[in-house]
Amino acid sequence: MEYLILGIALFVVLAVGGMVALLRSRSGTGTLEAPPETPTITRPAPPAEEEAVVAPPAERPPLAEPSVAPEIELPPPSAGRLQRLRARLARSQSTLGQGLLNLLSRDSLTDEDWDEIEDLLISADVGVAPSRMIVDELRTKVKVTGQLSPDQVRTLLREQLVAQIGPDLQRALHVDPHGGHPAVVMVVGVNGTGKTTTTGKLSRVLVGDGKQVLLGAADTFRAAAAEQLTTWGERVGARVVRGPEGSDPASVAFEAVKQGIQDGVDTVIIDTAGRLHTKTGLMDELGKVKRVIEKQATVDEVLLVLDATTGQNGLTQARVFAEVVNITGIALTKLDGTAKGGIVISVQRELGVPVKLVGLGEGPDDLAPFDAEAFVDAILG
Ligand SMILES: Nc1nc2c(ncn2[C@@H]2O[C@H](COP(=O)(O)OP(=O)(O)OP(=O)(O)O)[C@@H](O)[C@H]2O)c(=O)[nH]1
Repeated sequence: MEYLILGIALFVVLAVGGMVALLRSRSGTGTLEAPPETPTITRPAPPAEEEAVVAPPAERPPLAEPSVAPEIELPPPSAGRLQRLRARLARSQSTLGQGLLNLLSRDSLTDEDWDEIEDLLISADVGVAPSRMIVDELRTKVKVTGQLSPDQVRTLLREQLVAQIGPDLQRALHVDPHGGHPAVVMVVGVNGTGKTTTTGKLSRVLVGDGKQVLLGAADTFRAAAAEQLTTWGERVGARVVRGPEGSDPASVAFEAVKQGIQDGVDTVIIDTAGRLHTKTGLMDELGKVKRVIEKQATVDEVLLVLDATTGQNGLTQARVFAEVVNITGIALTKLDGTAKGGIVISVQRELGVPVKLVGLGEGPDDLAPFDAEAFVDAILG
C-alpha cells in the first residue's frame, strides 16, 4: 500500500512538472529573441532607361539634330535687276512720273502750270536748283515745238530727267582684284540707313556675278550687326571676319583684309559703324580703319549708304561723311518706300559722287546696280 501511494505521488509530481515546463515554453516568458521581422517587399525603382521607355514621347529628351551644313545659295547675276525691280518704284512713279506727265500734257501751259511742275519736282526731292533747271529747259523746248503730243511729252521729260541724273557718270563698282590683292570696299553711313543689309546684299550681287567675297564685320558697336553679317555670309558661302563686341573696328578690318589676301578672294567688303556723335569721332574712327587697311591693300571703293526716305536729313549726313572720307559711290536704300525718287539727282549734285546702287526692298536680292535710263523709265512707267 505504501508503495502504491508513493508511486502515485511520484507520478503526480512528474506530471505537474511536465505541464509547467510545457506552459512556460508556450507563454514566451524569458529572453526570447524577437521574431525576425517580415521583410518589406518594395518594387525596385525602375532604372532611368526604363523610365525613358515608359515616359510619353513628349517627355523624352530631344534627340540631337545631326549637324547639316547650311545650303549655299547662288544669287542671280546683277544685270537687269533694276528693270526687274521697276515695280518697286511704284510710289515715285505715280507721284513724280505720272504727276509730271499729266501736268505737261495740259493744252496750253500757263505760268501757274510751270510753277506746279517745279513744286512737284521739289517735293520729290529733286532739289531746288535742278528743278528750276529742268523747268527752264522744258519751257524752252515747248515754246519752240508748240503743242506736244503725249509721246513727245514723255520723250522730252525722259531726256531732261536722264540728263539731270547723268547718263555718263562712272557707276561701275571697283570690285576686281588687282596687283595680287583683293579689291577692298568700305561701307559707311549712319546706323539704321541699311548699311549691314546693303553689305550683305552686295556680297550676293558679287557672288551672283561670279566673285569670291569675304566680309569684315567692323561694326563692332552692335553685336547684332556681326551676327546679321555672318548670316548673310553663310548663305552665299562668304567667309566673315568678326571681333568681339566693342573691339577695335580697325583691327577687325585689318584681319579681314589679311584673311582676304590669304584666301585669294576677289573682294573684301568692310561694314563699319556709323553710331558716332561727333564729326571728330567719326573722322578718327573711319580714318583709322582706312589707314589700317592701307597697310596691306588699297581701299578701292568707299560706299556711302543713304536712306532715301530721310530727305534733307540724309543730305546733311551725306555732307558730314563726305568731309570725313573720300566717298566714291552712293548706295541709296529704301527707294521702294518713297515717292521721292528725285533724291538721286540732289544727292549726286550735293556730293559730286554717283549713285551706284539702289535698295528696292528688304529681300536678299533687292539691291540693284543703278542705271539712269532704266530708273527714269521705271519712274515714268
Ligand atoms: N524697304 C527697304 N528696307 C530696307 C532696305 N535696305 C535696308 N532696309 C531695312 O532697313 C533696316 C535697317 O537696316 P540695317 O542694315 O540693320 O541698318 P544699319 O545701317 O546697318 O544699322 P546699324 O547696324 O544699326 O548701324 C532693316 O530692317 C532693313 O531690312 C531697302 O532697300 N528697302
